[in-house]
Amino acid sequence: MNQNISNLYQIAQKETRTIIGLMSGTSLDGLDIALCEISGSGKETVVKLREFVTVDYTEDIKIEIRKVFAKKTIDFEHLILLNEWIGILHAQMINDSLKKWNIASSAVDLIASHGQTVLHAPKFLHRQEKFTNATLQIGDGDHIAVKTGIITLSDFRQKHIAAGGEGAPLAVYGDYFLFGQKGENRIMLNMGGIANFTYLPASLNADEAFVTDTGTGNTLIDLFVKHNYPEKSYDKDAEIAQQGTVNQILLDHLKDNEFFRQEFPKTIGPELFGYHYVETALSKSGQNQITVPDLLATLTRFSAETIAEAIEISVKNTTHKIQDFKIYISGGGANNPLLVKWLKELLPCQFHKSDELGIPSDAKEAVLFAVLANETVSGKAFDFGTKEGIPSVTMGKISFPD
Ligand SMILES: Nc1ncnc2c1ncn2[C@@H]1O[C@H](COP(=O)(O)OP(=O)(O)OP(=O)(O)O)[C@@H](O)[C@H]1O
Ligand SMILES: CC(=O)N[C@H]1[C@@H]2OC[C@@H](O2)[C@@H](O)[C@@H]1O[C@H](C)C(=O)O
Repeated sequence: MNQNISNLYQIAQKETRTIIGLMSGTSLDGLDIALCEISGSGKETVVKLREFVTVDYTEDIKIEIRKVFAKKTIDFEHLILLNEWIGILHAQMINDSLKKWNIASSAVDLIASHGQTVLHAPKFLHRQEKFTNATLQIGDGDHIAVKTGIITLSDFRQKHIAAGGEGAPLAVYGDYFLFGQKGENRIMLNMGGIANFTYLPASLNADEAFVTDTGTGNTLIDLFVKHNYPEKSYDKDAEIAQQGTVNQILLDHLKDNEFFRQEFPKTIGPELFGYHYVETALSKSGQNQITVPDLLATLTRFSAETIAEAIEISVKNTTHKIQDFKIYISGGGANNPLLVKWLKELLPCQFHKSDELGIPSDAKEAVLFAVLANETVSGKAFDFGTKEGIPSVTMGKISFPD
């Protein structure tokens, strides 16, 4: 038997596996690295987060990714160069982090790499009948396996699409296993570049669990902060937006998009919620002369209202009242005081940070990929029922170091 297969077989049988989960999201801020000890699988999964770090992307990395990020027309050669380069960079970031933590690569069983999403094209966006949902994450797993010497699972989203999904959100697979709690209706709301939430029913009935993107989280806020203040990358603590007033006319135009009228579940990315989206709303509403603080206040309100409305609509489809739900927030947007204040005003639920459930909010998505790899190696395709958007599959392609 090939030694790699034998190693994998042994890893699958271990009581506890050491798995590094990696996530680099739509905000392009850096690579999240979560070193996890994982035992069990499915609902019996137990995760202990041993180490976590976000390795910031340098300006050079951000510039290179932005050349292809969420763009329909790109330099094709640049894309394939980046596919290899990001894999090599991520491997270096893992090796450096392991060194800092004083952990040998031989002590790590698996790496679970999300890669860098460069384009997300659900059918709703590309609208080409003969083509299916599509998404692309780059940073090839073979490079990570060879450069770290650790078996690597990567490219998780393709199986989801192959089995009928849109390739996202995958959060439900981790949220249900780790945070489902009998007797408590939970909403796990992640506000990254794009916002999404998982509904975890108090019954723990997997058939009722649900996940969807809601629209923009921070992506438009970040974009217009960078555009107006080149030295800043985001509106820290909503300092600028808090000086502004929401422009209701512009807000109405921002909310008037087919995406918000589509049925749930749905997924989206910065391909829709980009510069052009806001420019169009500004010109259609005749509000081009808006001040920067008013624009940022309006974009923050846009995120808050679309998140709240998506949650309200989804809750109406359950047998529960919104007051019966606890919302656990995570992602960078959970640190935006204005966004959180407005959400609290719009949704009469109890709000908590997902940190209270034992996983730091910043680490949650990287941990999710470690859990997905654990399931692929040691669990099974978990059955979430027949509803759309959560196919019963295990995910990730396996790369051996040699
Ligand atoms: N103190 C803060 N005040 C306001 N906004 C903040 C603060 N801290 C973080 N953010 C926002 O959070 C963003 C980063 O969020 P996060 O790292 O969760 O996104 P991501 O994982 O890249 O996105 P996604 O989950 O969509 O892939 C920043 O770009 C910024 O907009
Ligand atoms: C295609 C893609 O990378 N989507 C991300 C993005 O960031 C947030 C939201 O849009 C979510 O759908 C997804 O990531 C999380 C980890 C998910 O799949 O659950």
